[in-house]
Amino acid sequence: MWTAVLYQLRQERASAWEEGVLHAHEQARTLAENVTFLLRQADHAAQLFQVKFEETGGALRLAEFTRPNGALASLVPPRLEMPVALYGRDGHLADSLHGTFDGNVAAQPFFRALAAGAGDTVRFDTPSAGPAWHIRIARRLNDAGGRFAGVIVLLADPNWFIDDYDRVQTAPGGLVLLQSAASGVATARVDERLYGAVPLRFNAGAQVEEAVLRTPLDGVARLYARRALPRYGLQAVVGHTLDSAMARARRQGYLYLGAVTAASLLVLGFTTLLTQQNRRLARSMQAANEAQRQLRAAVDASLDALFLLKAHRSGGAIDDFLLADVNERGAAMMGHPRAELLGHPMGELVPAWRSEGFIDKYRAVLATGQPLEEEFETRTGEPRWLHHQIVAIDDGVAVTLRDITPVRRSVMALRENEARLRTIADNMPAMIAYVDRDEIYRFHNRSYGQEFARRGIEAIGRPAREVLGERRYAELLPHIRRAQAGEAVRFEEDDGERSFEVMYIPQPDEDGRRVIGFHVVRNDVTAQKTEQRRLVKLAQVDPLTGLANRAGFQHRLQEAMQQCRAQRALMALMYLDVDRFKPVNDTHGHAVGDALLRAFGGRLVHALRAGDMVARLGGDEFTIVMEGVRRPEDALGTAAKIVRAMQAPFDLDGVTVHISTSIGLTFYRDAELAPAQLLQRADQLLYEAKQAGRNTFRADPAFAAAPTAVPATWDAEAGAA
Ligand SMILES: Nc1nc2c(ncn2[C@@H]2O[C@H](COP(=O)(O)OP(=O)(O)OP(=O)(O)O)[C@@H](O)[C@H]2O)c(=O)[nH]1
Repeated sequence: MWTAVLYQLRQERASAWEEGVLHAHEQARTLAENVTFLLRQADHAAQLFQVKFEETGGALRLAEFTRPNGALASLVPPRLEMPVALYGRDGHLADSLHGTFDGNVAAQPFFRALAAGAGDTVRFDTPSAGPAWHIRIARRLNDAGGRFAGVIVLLADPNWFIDDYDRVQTAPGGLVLLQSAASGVATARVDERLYGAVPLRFNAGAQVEEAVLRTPLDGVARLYARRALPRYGLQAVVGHTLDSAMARARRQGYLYLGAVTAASLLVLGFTTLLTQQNRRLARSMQAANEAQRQLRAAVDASLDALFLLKAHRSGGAIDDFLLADVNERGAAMMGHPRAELLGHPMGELVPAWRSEGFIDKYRAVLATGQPLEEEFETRTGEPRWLHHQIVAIDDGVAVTLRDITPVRRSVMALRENEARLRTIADNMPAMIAYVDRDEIYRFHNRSYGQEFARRGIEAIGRPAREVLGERRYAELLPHIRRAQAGEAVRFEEDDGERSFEVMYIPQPDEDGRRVIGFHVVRNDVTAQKTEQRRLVKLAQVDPLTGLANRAGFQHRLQEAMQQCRAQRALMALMYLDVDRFKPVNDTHGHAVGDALLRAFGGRLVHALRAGDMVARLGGDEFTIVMEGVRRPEDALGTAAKIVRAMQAPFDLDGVTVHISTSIGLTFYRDAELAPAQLLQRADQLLYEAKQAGRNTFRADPAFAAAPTAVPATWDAEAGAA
């Protein structure tokens, strides 16, 4: 295609060149014709002058010749104002018009030649005068006798042909030139620019009539055509720029090149597309082959035995299946190399296959199109469990077999394990349950089941929130959250009737990273709690008097002090001792002493309010805790009352005993003080009461000093009350 186009382009260029040459020639000819025409006209005018001159015997003058509508005006356009001169036979200028002429031309060759009259009556030449040059027409004049009488000279300006004359049309940049063949001086025009009288080495050779030259005038390459005017010693030259001459060829070239480029691009695009398609095709074929190879490798490496069976018919009914393909595992299962198995009927390869009903299953799958999946245990050899899957394909079936014996065994083991654990859990007295990560009850043992049944609840599969109820769930939620965060939680529950010790044991996943639920172990500890309470109580009671013992007292004192601090209330603590108890023991025996202690305690209880607490610390020492004391005076009054109460004789099974008591009384509101320190303070005051002679009490002056109706010290014996 490109060769054809390049050839065509060459042809176009050659033809454009030819056209350019022809065109230039035509124009050079036109220019030459124009020049010839005018010069011939001028010469005719000179001839007319010659004739008239000779007829009038030399009387005709130039004024007559050049007048308007005269001979000259009829042949040469008057606007040219053609210079004309008349020379006498001696060569002197006789007359002239429109120009400057030499005064004497007697010595000039043209004159001498004409004067000599060697046949020539007219001479054309191209003399230069200063910066200009002319085309000179000179004609011999004779007198009536035929003798030389002078010369008429007409001058033509080359500019007329080049500048004014517009019939030679050239394309822009074209050059029109008229040159003197003798001197080489020329007048030329390129567009509007005029070159007058330029010496020019234009001719490449006389024979060259067309040429491409850069040299003339402006260095522009042109295609020149030359026309010689030998009669006038001139040559007419026209040149077209190569650009304009070859413009059509160039345009055509662009057109061809554009078309062929577009076509080439189209072909290139199409070829690229085809190549890409080919590559893609090759790639996808490669991928398909690779995929097929991988699929085969995967099938062979599969843990499943894979069989492709094709139905074999006899009389229209399927009587067997032929083994169309089998993977490595399948071949191994059948105990033969794959190549030996292919194409054989299954009935031949596995005799038991027909009797054990496989053929019927395959027929059914093929007939219905419904796949079949089952697990079965082999009946021959070592028992194995197989997962069996049959799918219909074309006119046959695809069968997969997988040995699931290990899975089956572990499932069985798991089930047995689970059953064992359930038996254990069901026979435990504790309630046991399992709650998963979504707080759904997944398991409970029998004991917990009975508890749920008692409350009419079905727990399995239901959320803890629903099973427990909103209120209970809200109470237990903190424990649930801690268990879910992986913490083993232990707490006690008491429903008013019964007490439980509850444990939440988190269950981590196999990796031990996440908690997937928690176990609940709930033990009924009601009996233990009751016993515990009984023992605590026992431990805090004085067996002799039935009052609280030291432990009971300390417990109560601590509670009471906390209460006061919290409520900024006032409490009183009394430390009492039986005065001269030892003599009672000594005199009446220990039993009477014990009876006295019991009676003493009885009188104390009697003297106090129901909320007050009496304790026996040991021996004959007693304490009293009075809470909610409104004013210190109330406690002082009570102390005095006790002192008085003990002054009355005790009748102890017929034995009358007189004793008295001494009391140390202190108060507490919110000071930073330990219970032992407060007791010690009361003991100190008791000591002071003993020192004061017994049968009295001593109160803490910080409180007893307050203005009160009761004195800070009280001496019952002195009757100060
Ligand atoms: N019967 C009886 N006597 C006890 C018991 N515990 C301690 N005692 C006696 O109580 C007496 C305590 O006497 P003290 O308080 O030291 O002496 P006191 O005779 O009361 O003298 P003052 O307290 O100073 O008036 C001792 O003789 C103890 O043996 C008890 O449980 N039963």
